[in-house]
Amino acid sequence: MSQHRPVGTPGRAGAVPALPDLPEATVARLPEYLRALHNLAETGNDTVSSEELAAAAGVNSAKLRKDLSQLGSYGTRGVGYDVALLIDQIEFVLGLTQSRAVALVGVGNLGHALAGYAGFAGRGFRIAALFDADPARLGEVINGLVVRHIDELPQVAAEESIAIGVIATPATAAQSVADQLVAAGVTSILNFAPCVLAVPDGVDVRKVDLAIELQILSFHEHRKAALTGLPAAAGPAAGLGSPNGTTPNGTTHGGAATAGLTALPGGLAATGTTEATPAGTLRSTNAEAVGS
Ligand SMILES: NC(=O)c1ccc[n+]([C@@H]2O[C@H](COP(=O)([O-])OP(=O)(O)OC[C@H]3O[C@@H](n4cnc5c(N)ncnc54)[C@H](O)[C@@H]3O)[C@@H](O)[C@H]2O)c1
Repeated sequence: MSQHRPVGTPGRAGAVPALPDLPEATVARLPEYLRALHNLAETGNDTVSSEELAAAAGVNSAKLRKDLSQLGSYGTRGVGYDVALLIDQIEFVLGLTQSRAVALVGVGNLGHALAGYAGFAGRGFRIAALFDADPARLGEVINGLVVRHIDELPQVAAEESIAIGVIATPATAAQSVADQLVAAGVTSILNFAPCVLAVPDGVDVRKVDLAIELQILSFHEHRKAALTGLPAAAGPAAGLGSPNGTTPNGTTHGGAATAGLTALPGGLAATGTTEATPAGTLRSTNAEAVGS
């Protein structure tokens, strides 16, 4: 079977829809496939089976095949997927064929670390401008970029064609910064501040919150501790999830076996279930970037 039916390949406009309308959970998994494919390419692999790629990306192989079929990629029986072609196709669908300019607002502890990170360029992003409101921070040079006053945002956003804004300010300032980004024409925001942002239709917000990730892991720690306290008849592995399973929020389990029952305060019980579906993006709202 042919591997690649181009999905909206540039130059073939009209032959197929410009872009597939993918489920958000599929979109959230594509970067995982891409990362795994780049690693495979770097280690000299020209082709990869769906099982190998699924293992490298940490997802279930049936789900991977379904995801890639939605891009028009079915692999070749006995050969697998062409690594370079699949990279091209996923990068095209994710809009990574052009480097997107990113503005970072808030150059404090977190902002410094993000501004100094050299790894974004290789993933399709260029930090093009740094902004802060603290006069003491203005003029500092990080990775060749000068920290500018936030008031310069509209002018710089136009000059640099800023596509994405990253907010690394305290939560108290985040809404006003989001408003300024939107007013400057930015329609995608990555928010590190622990708050919900109100944005107009057409603006996508994703939120990264390490505390939430830790709280989710805390839940699993709590649950594992509760399970070890169950009677032996319940089985030592009960409730720890499927082999190498992933919860709906993207947590990967190394445990074995089946669904189980966990005692909760008040006599409630929870049944364990697992599925490899990272959380999706909510449009025009504040999606958690959990598991993506
Ligand atoms: N998502 C995470 O995992 C994570 C981890 C750590 C921190 N945080 C969050 O990231 C944010 C930054 O944390 P931090 O430790 O770097 O804080 P910080 O105080 O060191 O830095 C915040 C920076 O924002 C600037 N700022 C404040 N108001 C501004 C405005 N209106 N316009 C432009 N710049 C403004 C400040 O001058 C400062 O330089 C906080 O909201 C924090 O809760 C998130």
